[in-house]
Amino acid sequence: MNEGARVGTAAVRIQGLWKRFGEQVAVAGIDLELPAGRFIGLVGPNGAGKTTTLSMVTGLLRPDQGTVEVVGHDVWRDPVEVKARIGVLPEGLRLFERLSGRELLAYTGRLRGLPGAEVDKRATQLLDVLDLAGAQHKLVVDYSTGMRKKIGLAAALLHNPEVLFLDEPFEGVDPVSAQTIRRVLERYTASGATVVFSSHVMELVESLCDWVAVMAAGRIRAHGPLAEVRGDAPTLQQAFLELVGAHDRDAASDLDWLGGGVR
Ligand SMILES: Nc1ncnc2c1ncn2[C@@H]1O[C@H](COP(=O)(O)OP(=O)(O)OP(=O)(O)O)[C@@H](O)[C@H]1O
Repeated sequence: MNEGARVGTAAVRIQGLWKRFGEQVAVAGIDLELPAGRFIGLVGPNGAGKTTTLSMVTGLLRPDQGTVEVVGHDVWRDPVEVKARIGVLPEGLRLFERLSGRELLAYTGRLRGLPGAEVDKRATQLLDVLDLAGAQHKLVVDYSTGMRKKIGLAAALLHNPEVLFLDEPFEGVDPVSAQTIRRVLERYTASGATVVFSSHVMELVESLCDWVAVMAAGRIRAHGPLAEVRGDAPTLQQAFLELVGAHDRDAASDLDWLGGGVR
C-alpha cells in the first residue's frame, strides 16, 4: 500500500488553474480535488482542455495562473518530489525508438533510481502481464500502436507510483490488450493507488471509474462519484451529452447533400 495515497485524502488538488494559447483559452480557472485511491475519469469533448489540464498537473506544461498539488507537494515548487510519486502516460508518447522494450524498461528503472536486480524483476513481470514478453527484444520503433501504449504503461508503472496519469490509454489498443491493461489498472487501484485517465469513451469510463470529472470549454462542468454525476440519466453518455449541451446540436441537418443524388 502506498502510504501517501490513502482513500480520503486528496491525490490531486487544483486551484484557480488557467492556460491560454494566444487568444485561445484552453483551461479557464479550474478548482478540483481528486480523491486518492480511486479510479478517476476525466471526460470531455474534443478540445475541452483535458490534455492541457493533465499536462499542467504532471509538470509538463507551466500554468499561466493557479497551483497544483499532487499528494501534498506543489508540482512547480517541488517537482522532484512530485515526479518521484507519479507515473505518466502522455498523449503522443515519445519513446526511445532505438531501444528494445526490455532496454527501455531497464533505462527507465535506472533513471528512477531502482537497483538493477529490482528493475529486472519488475520488468520481467510487467512484460509478462502486458503480453509483451515475446516482443521484449524488438526495437520500440517496430512496435504497433497498442504495443507502444503497453510499453509506455509498463515504464510509467515500474517505480510503483502513488498516482498514475494516463491520457487516452486505450486509444489504438485492441480489445484483448485493453482487457489486459484494465486488469493491471484495477489491481493497481485495489492496492490504494490512484489512476487519473482521460477518455472520450463513455462506456469505458462508466465501467472502469468510480469517480469522474466532466470538462467542457476549459471548465469543470461536474465532478464526483460516478453515480452522482450520472444522476437520473440512464447512462453516463446521456448525462455527459446533457452536461456539455450536445443534445441541442443537430449537426446532420446541415449536411442535406450528403448521400443525396447530386455528386
Ligand atoms: N500548444 C497549443 N497551442 C495552441 N492551442 C492549443 C495548444 N494545445 C491545446 N490548444 C488548444 O487548447 C484547447 C484545449 O486542447 P486540449 O488538447 O487540452 O483538449 P482535449 O480535451 O485534450 O482534446 P482532445 O480530446 O481532442 O484531445 C483546444 O482549443 C486546443 O486547440
